[in-house]
Amino acid sequence: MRKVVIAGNWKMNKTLAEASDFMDAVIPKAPGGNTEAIVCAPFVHLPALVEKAKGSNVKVAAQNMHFEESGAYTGEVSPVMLTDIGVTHVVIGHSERREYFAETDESVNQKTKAAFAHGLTPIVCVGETLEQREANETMDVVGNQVKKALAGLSDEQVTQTIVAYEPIWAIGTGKTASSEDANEVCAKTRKVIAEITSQGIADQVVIQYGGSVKPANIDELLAQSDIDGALVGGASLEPESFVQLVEAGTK
Ligand SMILES: O=C(CO)COP(=O)(O)O
Repeated sequence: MRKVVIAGNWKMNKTLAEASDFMDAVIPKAPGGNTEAIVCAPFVHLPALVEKAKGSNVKVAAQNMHFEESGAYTGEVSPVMLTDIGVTHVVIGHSERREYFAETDESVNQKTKAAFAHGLTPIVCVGETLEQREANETMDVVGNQVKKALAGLSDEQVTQTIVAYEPIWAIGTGKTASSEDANEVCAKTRKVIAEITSQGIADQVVIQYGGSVKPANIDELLAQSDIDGALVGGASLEPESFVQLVEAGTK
């Protein structure tokens, strides 16, 4: 059975009490097996959530980090700090960070390398704008982002990278790419990874789709040949909905 990774990206939501309640509700129901459940939480909640998740089937991720280990970077959090408290995954290059916080393909690559240097698994986000899609530039944009993000990684590191394809026009809009369209980009993304490594390596990479994923469309998305999971925003905020998404991975 293939590995499925369902990650809930809470973005800038939830108080500590709400985050704790969520974990209390989800942990007993997280199925494990072939499906990995990851909660991507705001920095301030990470220590408490890691503590709660110990011994469970839920992993805890940061939504960003700096690539340096330490230094004069006011307001930033380093990979050393994340591993020190037991965080295992980190989201890198989310389109909201690229758009509002000046993340570039270069910083995404630096952060991806830094994640591996510190034993963190990166969830690297890529995706095109509506304008780019309408201009038929989707694969140029996504292929380029993937190549730049993975530049300089060993084959072993590439196999461990989780790539999240999130078309920007489908994020938080209720517009999901059709499963076939999403799969087409994910399949082509895998081809790009095969070109820079090998087919054998590319076949092992977990490629997620993200953008208005919800319990009502997860089955269809996961039934596609090249979609190995989902990175979910809005529908990951409620325990019931998140558990349904994770359970879909086990079907
Ligand atoms: O950006 C996303 C996850 O990282 C997708 O968000 P939505 O699921 O709310 O569209």
